[in-house]
Amino acid sequence: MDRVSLSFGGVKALSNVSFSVKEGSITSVIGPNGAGKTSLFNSISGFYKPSEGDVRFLGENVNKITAPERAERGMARTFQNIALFKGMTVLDNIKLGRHAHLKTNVLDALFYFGRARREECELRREIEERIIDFLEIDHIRNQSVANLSYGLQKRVELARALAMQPKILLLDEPVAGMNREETEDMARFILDVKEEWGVTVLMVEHDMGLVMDLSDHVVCLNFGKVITEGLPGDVQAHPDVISAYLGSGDVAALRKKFKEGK
Ligand SMILES: Nc1ncnc2c1ncn2[C@@H]1O[C@H](COP(=O)(O)OP(=O)(O)OP(=O)(O)O)[C@@H](O)[C@H]1O
Repeated sequence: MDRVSLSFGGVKALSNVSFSVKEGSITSVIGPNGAGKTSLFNSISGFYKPSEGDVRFLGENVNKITAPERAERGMARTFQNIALFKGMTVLDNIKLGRHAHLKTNVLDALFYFGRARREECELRREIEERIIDFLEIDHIRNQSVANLSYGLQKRVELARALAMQPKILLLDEPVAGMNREETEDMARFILDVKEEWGVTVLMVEHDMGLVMDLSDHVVCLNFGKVITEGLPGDVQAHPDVISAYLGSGDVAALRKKFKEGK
């Protein structure tokens, strides 16, 4: 993100936002409600078009590239509110993930047959199986998504995003609404996505425990601006971050309160 700004009428949702996500890292974006996190995600994935600044992906300026084309280039995302096809099975939802890579051009389709096509189908099947195995959802593969618990639905959403074989995975509040056990499972999967699958992760998350445990780098937004970024511990202890969250400039008093457990 290079000096990105985005406005809705008079509201400046993002104001001169710049930061980078290092390849192979987990980077988290934090900030109080209304700070601009969703606007930022939508600007990165191409749902919103910033009024100023550049979004670059793998060295390429993607400002003029549509959301589906960005997905094709390797950006996958999950949503704050689960966006699955509830009437379909787990497996069918995962299969939809590969849609980003299907050949849609008529000429491509005409010449795309025989051995090459069979080989790709086989490869796709292997990837789907690997994802199902990795996310431990084999037992529910033929179940309708609507019948699953919230935690499992979030896992299926992650599976579908992985089926796109992304280079970067954008996770919008991956553990919102989850119980402790579901959160711990998801934390393990996110870490493995980075370590075993080599996928770069950018997430927006309110659960500070998760952010602190998983992130290599944290960016804090408030009122559409980056107020600080850096290592998780440093960002968490930053006075501007504490006051942004608690709406008070009296950091010494707040620290005392935390210590006393009030
Ligand atoms: N579609 C929209 N139309 C008008 N204003 C919007 C729109 N989307 C966001 N905003 C405004 O832009 C600002 C940033 O909102 P945004 O949803 O990006 O924040 P957020 O950090 O994701 O908040 P939350 O944590 O509550 O999801 C807010 O003032 C919000 O009211």
